Amino acid sequence: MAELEVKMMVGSDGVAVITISNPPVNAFAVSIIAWLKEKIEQAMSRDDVKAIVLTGKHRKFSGGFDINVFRKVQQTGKLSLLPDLSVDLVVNRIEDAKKPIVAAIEGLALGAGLEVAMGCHARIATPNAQLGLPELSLGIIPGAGGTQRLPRLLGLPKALDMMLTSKPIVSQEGHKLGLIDAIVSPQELLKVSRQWALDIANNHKPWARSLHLVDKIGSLSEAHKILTIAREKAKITWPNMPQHIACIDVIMEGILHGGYHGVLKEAKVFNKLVVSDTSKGLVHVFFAQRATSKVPNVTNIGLKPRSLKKVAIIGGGLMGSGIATAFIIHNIYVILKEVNPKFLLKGIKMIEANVRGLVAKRKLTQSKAEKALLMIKGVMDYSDFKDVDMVIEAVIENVELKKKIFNEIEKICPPHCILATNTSTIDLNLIGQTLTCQDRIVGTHFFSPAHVMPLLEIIQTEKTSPQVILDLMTISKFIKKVPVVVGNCTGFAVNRTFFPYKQSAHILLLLGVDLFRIDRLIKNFGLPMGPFQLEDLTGYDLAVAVAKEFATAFPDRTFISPVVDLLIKNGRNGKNNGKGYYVYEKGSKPKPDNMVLPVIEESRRVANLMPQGKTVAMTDEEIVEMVLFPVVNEACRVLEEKIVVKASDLDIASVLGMSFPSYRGGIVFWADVVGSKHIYTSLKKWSEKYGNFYKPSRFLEERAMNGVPLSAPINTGSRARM
Ligand SMILES: C[C@H](O)CC(=O)SCCNC(=O)CCNC(=O)[C@H](O)C(C)(C)COP(=O)(O)OP(=O)(O)OC[C@H]1O[C@@H](n2cnc3c(N)ncnc32)[C@H](O)[C@@H]1OP(=O)(O)O
Repeated sequence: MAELEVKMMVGSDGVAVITISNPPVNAFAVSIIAWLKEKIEQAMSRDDVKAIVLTGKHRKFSGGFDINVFRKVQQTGKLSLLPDLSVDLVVNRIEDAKKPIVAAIEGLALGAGLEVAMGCHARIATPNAQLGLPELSLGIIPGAGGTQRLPRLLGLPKALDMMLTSKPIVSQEGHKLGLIDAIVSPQELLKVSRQWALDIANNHKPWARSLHLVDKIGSLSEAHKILTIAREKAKITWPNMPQHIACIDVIMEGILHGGYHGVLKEAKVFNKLVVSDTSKGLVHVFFAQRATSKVPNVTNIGLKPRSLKKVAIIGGGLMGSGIATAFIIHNIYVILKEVNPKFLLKGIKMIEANVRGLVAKRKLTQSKAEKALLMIKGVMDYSDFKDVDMVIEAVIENVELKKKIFNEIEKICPPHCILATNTSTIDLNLIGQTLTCQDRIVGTHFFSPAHVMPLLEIIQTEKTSPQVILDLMTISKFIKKVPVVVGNCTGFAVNRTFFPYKQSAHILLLLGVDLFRIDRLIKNFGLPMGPFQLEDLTGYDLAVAVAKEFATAFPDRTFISPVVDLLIKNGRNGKNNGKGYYVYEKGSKPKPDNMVLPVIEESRRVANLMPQGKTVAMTDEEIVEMVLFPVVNEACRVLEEKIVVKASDLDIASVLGMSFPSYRGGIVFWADVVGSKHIYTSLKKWSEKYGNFYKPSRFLEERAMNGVPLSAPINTGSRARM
């Protein structure tokens, strides 16, 4: 069978099996939809066809509508590129067909995949097939009647939950809930589906048209109540996104006026949302995340990843124990080395607590947790390092100590072993200077807590071998991290890009802007918390240490604020001692602490930034821009220096490492939406008023002047191998 094809085979039993093929996930590309319509038409007109089975090749039903088409619609604004799935395909040709159609589902049916299947007259699935409507995660609502048929098949509460959270269920649950008619083995899937289709044709099984079902919807007042609660919750949980409320409204339309009206309204709302900024951002993030797997001269040179079965971690502190947890919960054997029994016990206890925490949050089953804890061995010397495939050193940020450790492990570990250092700032070349195995040295920057945060920065030097990078990318996907390969510089991609974030907030504070207002505005923008609350959370010691690193690396543009030193002098250590910008009491949310205001006043006097000692008046918009444009400015330098392979890598890194709102597409994507010219002129204006910290970078200036998007690739030369 060709790669992109819809094929029909009519058996002697009178069943036409229509198979779609569009690897890897059988997405409904425009041509697939056209051919599918054609095959259904042929099956309807052939006298020898009594019934139809619709299925997918490559052991998958379908991963949904082709998301590439959304990207084209968003780039061109041409809604006409979207084929009519809702009425023409799913209602007219499938649900209202004169011959029964059964969906034979293996592997997955997501988005339009499940929507087409719900239009069929029955659904047979293999065990553990993923069934879901994840469209809201793309900034749209389910199309092709999904918003109408899912509630009719499952009832409102479960259907709402699946749509609003974009989380799939497996076929066994679908069977219990009435979405799936039977579960069978992959070997039996077609046989059972054919017979089922014939049974419907012969009136031995019900000919169900799900758009017409009403029994699971309940009374109007019940539905109204459920949808009102869902609407209130959606406003709080997804405040900046339009698709959640839109989805609820469209469901309501169908309940009030019938499923078919719901389908028509759904199509209208869908077309409006698909060209919204939210959808543009989320579709960009979808592709950007997948594009991190493509690293020039690593993933395109025919290398095969080696399997890494045993990993040693040096240092059982917060990072080391988090990293160890990330490996053992995915069945990778870990040797944890510490310097004495006390530290080792502390590390092991932290790992146990991490694992228990995952069980409590239902992210891990009890039996998997027990298995995971058998995958760790604590040691105090290197004797178990002789057959490890990778070492990750995760001791404190001290170059001399790291150098000493690397000299030791180079001698003891096997010649294929990857030697990684987990650092957030230190130059890898310093660590590997005296070693002979520089091609095996690599940086891993896990984000804390390492067993939870999804990003892993993989830092390559000019000497790191492509095989080592490929192996690390592969194992990080195995432990469910998104690897972003970056170049070597202070702070690497994420911390480097975001180092001006808190500094700019401090400048605003010292210009007289209320700190809680700054935090509130940044939270409204979509970050989980503002810069001051973040500082409270990460700890002031870290803030001081990191500020020093950046002041040394980028003295021309580092702002040293007096605030943190004064807070520490006044007995405030942030969340650590329950008192920072906020007060922290057990069991309650952080509360703004007005007692901090005298310290802020003193800081303002020391810094003396306010013109004539007067507070600078600013709009909300200006405040957000003054915090975030310096970040964009640094992102431009990161792009120019080719610290990342491509701009979209920085978008993903900002979303997964800094929780930059995904619906804004990441830092560079957002900057392009705002426009480089506006960012440049604002920074220029501020640099004239408030100094070098805001001075626009050369890259930003050039792009703004020439009207070139910041995300456009750089054509000249290459850094390292990227
Ligand atoms: C009208 C309808 O209501 C609208 C819709 O149907 S919108 C689409 C709804 N469907 C989705 O959102 C599902 C999106 N896909 C996924 O979640 C995951 O890809 C998956 C669970 C299907 C498979 O995951 P996994 O095996 O890890 O593979 P993954 O790396 O994500 O994808 C493999 C490739 O398929 C592509 N792909 C996956 N789903 C796709 C889709 N729906 N359209 C186009 N390409 C798709 C990916 O971009 C990737 O391409 P690449 O190899 O060139 O980078």
